[in-house]
Amino acid sequence: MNAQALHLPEAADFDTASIRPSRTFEICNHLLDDHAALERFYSDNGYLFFRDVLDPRSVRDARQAMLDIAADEFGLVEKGDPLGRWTGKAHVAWSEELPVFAGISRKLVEHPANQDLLAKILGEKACMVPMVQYRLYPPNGPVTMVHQDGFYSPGIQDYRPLWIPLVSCPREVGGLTVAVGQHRKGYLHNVAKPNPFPIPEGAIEEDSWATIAYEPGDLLVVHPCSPHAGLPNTSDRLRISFDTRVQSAARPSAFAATVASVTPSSVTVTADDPVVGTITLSVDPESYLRPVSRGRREPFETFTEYTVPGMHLVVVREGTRCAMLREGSQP
Ligand SMILES: O=C(O)CCC(=O)C(=O)O
Ligand SMILES: [Fe+2]
Repeated sequence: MNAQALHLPEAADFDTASIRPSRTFEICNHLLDDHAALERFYSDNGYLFFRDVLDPRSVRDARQAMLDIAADEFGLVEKGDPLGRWTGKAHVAWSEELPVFAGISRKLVEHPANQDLLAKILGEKACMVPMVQYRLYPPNGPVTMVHQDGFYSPGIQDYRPLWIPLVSCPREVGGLTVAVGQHRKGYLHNVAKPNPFPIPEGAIEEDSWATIAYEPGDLLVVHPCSPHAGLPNTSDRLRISFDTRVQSAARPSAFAATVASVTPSSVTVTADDPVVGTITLSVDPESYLRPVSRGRREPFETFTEYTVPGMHLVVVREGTRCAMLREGSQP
């Protein structure tokens, strides 16, 4: 996994429910036209928060698509209820990447006005990392445990994780909380514990947690090393959001691809993007192999048994090396 992570076999796990955000995000809209200042804020604080910056129609369309799925697929809301009030029906675990969501995030991220915004944030033209989690979180459901995105996604270069609320999220609806400034501590996941390698108690300063009352149109950019977590939803409505990442469009290191062939130490894939084309990458014991299920790392030794031609995966390359193979997502 990651060499810089913690190794504390005796430590107690961090309790996400103990987080009490005491800080509010600073609004960074004024930094959009000063890239150096924006980068400085991001590297000092480990987040960027922008108020009401996404194209309103693109946000409305994404919200409507997710509300329709919440009603039609999961029965979580009544069809047509614009407030997204919860019906009381339990949600299906591991639904965040189901094919029914495909296209919703791509449409928003690739909207021309949003592309202009993301280019300002990244400092160059942005493209999607094809990994998205679509969240329809009913009241009192489990919250996302505290984690650092970069720990689980080795090899992706210079990407920006994006968290996008599609409904109003005042504090009672929950939303994301970020431990400000704590990204400078490196990876805090405890590799002495089994997957998902929970961050230990005491690793994050208690008074570093920040959040805000989110509104649709807002955009939160998280640093890949920033600890963050979901806050509990104690309202009567769904918390509807999705999270994805953007990277350099000129040098994408993460892309969707179909497996063409495998050997015990290499994989040949054909990327969806013709610019990347068909390439062969070396696979080694450090490659983060989770092609079957995104939640499970597979052993290197049996690579050719579970990696099957025809699989549609997310591939992360580091030069000619495969840094990660991951179960396909639904951008
Ligand atoms: O929405 C959540 O609860 C978690 C989101 C998250 O982990 C992320 O955006 O990276
Ligand atoms: Fe995350």
